[in-house]
Amino acid sequence: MTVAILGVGVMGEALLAGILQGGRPVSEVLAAEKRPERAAELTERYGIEVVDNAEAVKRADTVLLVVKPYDVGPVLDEVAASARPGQLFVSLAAGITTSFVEARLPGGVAVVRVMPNTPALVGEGMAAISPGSFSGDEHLAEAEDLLRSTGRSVRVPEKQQDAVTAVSGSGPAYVFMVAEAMIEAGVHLGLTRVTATELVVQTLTGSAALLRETGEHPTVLRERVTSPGGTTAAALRKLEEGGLRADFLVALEAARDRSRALSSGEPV
Ligand SMILES: NC(=O)C1=CN([C@@H]2O[C@H](COP(=O)(O)OP(=O)(O)OC[C@H]3O[C@@H](n4cnc5c(N)ncnc54)[C@H](O)[C@@H]3O)[C@@H](O)[C@H]2O)C=CC1
Ligand SMILES: O=C(O)[C@@H]1CCC=N1
Repeated sequence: MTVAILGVGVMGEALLAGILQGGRPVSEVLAAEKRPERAAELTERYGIEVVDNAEAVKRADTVLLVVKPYDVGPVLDEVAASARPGQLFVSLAAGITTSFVEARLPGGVAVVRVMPNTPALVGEGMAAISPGSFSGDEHLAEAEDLLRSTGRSVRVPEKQQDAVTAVSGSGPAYVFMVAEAMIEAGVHLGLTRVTATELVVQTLTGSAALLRETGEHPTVLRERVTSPGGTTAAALRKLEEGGLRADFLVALEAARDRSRALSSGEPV
């Protein structure tokens, strides 16, 4: 069973690393990558064979589409003649619908849509997967199998993928922005940048572990930190006054809307 990854940038590499870590031999994985220097880097790092898009599709049973959303149409046009019924195409491009992909491929090609996120690089990814019109349980299972060593996955109806993109696809960026802001605030309070970074990174990591391991609702965990009349209450009051919760609502609606716009081919 050969898997081809078309477009091996940030997300493509996370998948490639995960697939290899999951035990699939490198001889069963092909890459197609437009930038020659990137292709050379991938071969050096993973020993992977890099071929052109059409050859990758010709030789693969399963094809992962990991180019930017606006490159998906041109790449599909380039490979359509090499695709055949029985193949599975898994698209990871934000906003691109399964019907967009299906319309550009021969009938009988199964399409599955996935929204991953970058913690996949360290095996802590969150992916949501949806079937297209011609894909069944075996295709979803195949996609789940490929994603297994990159983290967790859930199945969602495709109409929820724009919301998923706003929550978990883009989500790591919100967390990293919080990390940046807390580090800078620590520096303002007189901590060295090194100390502030250590404090913030471990606080975020520890808080995430606490959420996961206790299974407690975040409200309960937040209340446990917030002593009556104490320091946390003083800080949270400022965040509430700044409109943090409303900001998240507005921000995630903007991400959801941008995902919808990408699906109608709106340019960058
Ligand atoms: N980076 C992220 O956090 C996430 C990205 N995605 C999706 O993953 C896809 C890829 O995103 P990134 O990896 O961040 O972008 P990227 O720009 O790092 O990677 C895209 C790769 O595709 C290559 N490429 C471009 N045109 C090509 C062509 N015609 N043939 C072969 N290779 C080609 C580029 O050289 C590049 O290496 C996007 O559709 C994005 O929506 C989804 C969820 C999260
Ligand atoms: O920003 C983007 O469009 C992609 C999709 C989700 C995360 N990164």
